[in-house]
Amino acid sequence: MNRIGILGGSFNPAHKGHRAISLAAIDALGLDEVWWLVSPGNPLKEKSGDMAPLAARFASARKMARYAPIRVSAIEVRLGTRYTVDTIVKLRRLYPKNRFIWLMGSDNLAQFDRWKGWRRIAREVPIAVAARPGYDHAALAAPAMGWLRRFIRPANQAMRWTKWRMPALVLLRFRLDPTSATRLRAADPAWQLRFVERLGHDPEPPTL
Ligand SMILES: Nc1ncnc2c1ncn2[C@@H]1O[C@H](COP(=O)(O)OP(=O)(O)OP(=O)(O)O)[C@@H](O)[C@H]1O
Ligand SMILES: O=C(O)c1ccc[n+]([C@@H]2O[C@H](COP(=O)([O-])O)[C@@H](O)[C@H]2O)c1
Repeated sequence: MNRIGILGGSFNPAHKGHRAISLAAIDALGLDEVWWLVSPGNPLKEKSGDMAPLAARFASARKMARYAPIRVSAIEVRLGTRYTVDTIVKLRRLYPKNRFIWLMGSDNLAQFDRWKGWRRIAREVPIAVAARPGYDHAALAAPAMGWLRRFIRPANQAMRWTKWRMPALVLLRFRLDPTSATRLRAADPAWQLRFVERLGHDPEPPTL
């Protein structure tokens, strides 16, 4: 049985915050690997005008994940899924011997109630939320917490997550990392050009 954390994201671009929470989650949850699922398109960011092409976001994720037990994948392209609930159902079917836990930052918990089938997601896999600077209050006051709160597990039992009955939610507080892709894009709007060269040599995302 492999214990896998899944961090879905736009990775527009990937940054050290993604790497930091993934490595910390590996320790706190006793994971064998974290899979970064580079999203073909976050359903809630469809109208955002500054989403780089998947290939550039994927290449940035590969670079940021280097030499760590982090597997970068664009499997949602192959699965034909955009919504996390559909991805998770398919991944569980495809990999019945793996145990999955969904990872996200506390900014995403704040808007989790807007995700398609979010209660179903919580019934399919445990959820681990990493604190993010500035989102403590929003996360605790999140509309989804009205329902999820009763399923919170103590962080000091996080290693036992494969034994938990679902729904199960654990709030993890790693060393806070203020990095955000929004800020990186503002500082370097042409970031994706740095990955064009690399893409020429490395065009096809490996599938899981
Ligand atoms: N610094 C961070 N600390 C904790 N979680 C983070 C951090 N950065 C990103 N995450 C989490 O990683 C996942 C993927 O994040 P994403 O690719 O959207 O990066 P982002 O920095 O939040 O991007 P953007 O600023 O464009 O919204 C999300 O669940 C997000 O909450
Ligand atoms: O399924 C949904 O309705 C849904 C709505 C918003 C975000 N998500 C997923 O949440 C993950 C984080 O997205 P992002 O853009 O905040 O990095 C990514 O895997 C998205 O596909 C999923």
